[in-house]
Amino acid sequence: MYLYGASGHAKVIIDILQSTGLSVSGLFDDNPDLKELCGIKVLGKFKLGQDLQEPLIISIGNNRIRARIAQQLPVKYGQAISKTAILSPSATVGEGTVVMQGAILQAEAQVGRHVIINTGATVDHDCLIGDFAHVSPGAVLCGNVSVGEGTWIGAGAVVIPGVKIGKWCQIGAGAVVIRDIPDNAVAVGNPSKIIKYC
Ligand SMILES: CC(=O)SCCNC(=O)CCNC(=O)[C@H](O)C(C)(C)COP(=O)(O)OP(=O)(O)OC[C@H]1O[C@@H](n2cnc3c(N)ncnc32)[C@H](O)[C@@H]1OP(=O)(O)O
Repeated sequence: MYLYGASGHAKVIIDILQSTGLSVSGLFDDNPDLKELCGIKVLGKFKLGQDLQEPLIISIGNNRIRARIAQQLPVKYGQAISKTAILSPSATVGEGTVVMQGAILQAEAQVGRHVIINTGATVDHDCLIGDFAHVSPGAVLCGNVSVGEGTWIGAGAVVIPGVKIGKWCQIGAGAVVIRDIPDNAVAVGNPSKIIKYC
């Protein structure tokens, strides 16, 4: 596996891949000063058209940057799923997606491409998680929640059953979301209120 982005997020992905017996052959990063991360060689900037022998994961936490890179790079994408995550046999996970330690995906949860399901997050039955979303550590999505493309759910947020959150939203850490949220909204607090649009 190759990674794109020598970030803190990449460190966690390296741990997940190595603990599942997969090796990381190298990291691409635009910063010419970076030479290695967690003992993995930094290979420099990814060149368009470069032929990769192994799949790639974009190891960048920012959803918009991850989306932009994925749209530019027609390569084969891998997944990193921690062996301590619990996935229902009926849950689905798209390419490029990372499911971190202690995360839970319940029955018929559908997780899109290049998503981050972070440490200890729970995604309950029938949830739909759009491409490029991020469910931060400890967030709880109850049953039948839908999260739009590129939306960021903050750490420890709770979304009650059936709520629909639009595209490219930001839900604050610790928020309790009890009503649908429109595209591009930033919502915080308990019960969550929209404070602005991004
Ligand atoms: C492994 C990892 O680390 S994964 C990363 C996990 N990271 C997170 O969960 C962080 C989630 N991010 C947040 O909660 C952020 O505060 C955001 C995205 C909601 C808002 O960020 P910004 O747009 O920079 O908002 P800003 O800091 O200017 O705050 C705007 C207002 O909202 C309030 N606010 C911001 N975040 C929250 C929150 N989580 N809960 C309650 N109020 C909040 C601020 O106090 C401020 O109020 P004021 O105008 O009355 O002073």
